[in-house]
Amino acid sequence: MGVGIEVKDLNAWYGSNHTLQDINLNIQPNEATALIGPSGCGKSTFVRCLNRMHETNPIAKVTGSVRIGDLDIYNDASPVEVRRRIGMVFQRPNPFPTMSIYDNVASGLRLNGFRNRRVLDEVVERSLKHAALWDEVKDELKKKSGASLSGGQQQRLCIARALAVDPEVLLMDEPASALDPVSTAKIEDLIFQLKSQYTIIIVTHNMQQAARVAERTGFFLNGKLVEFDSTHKIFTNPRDKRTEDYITGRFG
Ligand SMILES: Nc1ncnc2c1ncn2[C@@H]1O[C@H](COP(=O)(O)OP(=O)(O)OP(=O)(O)O)[C@@H](O)[C@H]1O
Repeated sequence: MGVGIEVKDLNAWYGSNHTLQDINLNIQPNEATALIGPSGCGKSTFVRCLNRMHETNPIAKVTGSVRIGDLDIYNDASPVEVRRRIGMVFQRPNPFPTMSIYDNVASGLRLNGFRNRRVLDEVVERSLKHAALWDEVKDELKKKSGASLSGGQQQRLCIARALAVDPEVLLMDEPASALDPVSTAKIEDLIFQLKSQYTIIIVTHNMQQAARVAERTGFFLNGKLVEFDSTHKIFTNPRDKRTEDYITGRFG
């Protein structure tokens, strides 16, 4: 099941660049939350703080607290544990190119020491079904490489790979921006289905996409969270003039 996320006084830096400033928000379990805002406003940095990827950059720093369910991710858990519970999918599909479809999906489990063939077979099948890719690849699981799939299939493979280790949260950083409209629609359908089991955060430049898939939306500007509310409210009657200017296309 998905879990809620509570972010308190989150600040992040790259060197002296104070990239995120005093971010506070609560993300609801089993919903999709969209993050929008102009290029460079800090959306990707924010999601990278949620699975402790930000700190992998040597010049990066982060302060504040993030609770994912019961877990205080900066105090109670190792980065490895955090990244198991919080899966991530990136803008460009990044399957391991030389691995088969099967091995791509099984890779996280194998890293965690799982070797039992029957268990791996089950998890691979279930994950590919959840990612709506099973029917397209089931006959060539071990013959075809991840890289031989289409871009949209590769992205669903990356989603299956993320789901295989049984996360509670799925972070998606512009997951459809490199895809054609048909593949984009498949990813959006998938987000709808996945919400029942996972909490989803999606960074998107596409405001129609935010409106279609997300219950709540946050608008970032210059490292600050300007407004966070139901998606309907953000797109029909935002509280802040800057949100209104952005969603009506006056800047960004
Ligand atoms: N690896 C990095 N090293 C140094 N500065 C970085 C790095 N990544 C991002 N930044 C800076 O942090 C700020 C926020 O960038 P971030 O990528 O989080 O924004 P974004 O809203 O996701 O942008 P986009 O929509 O273009 O992806 C920008 O000023 C950017 O230049």
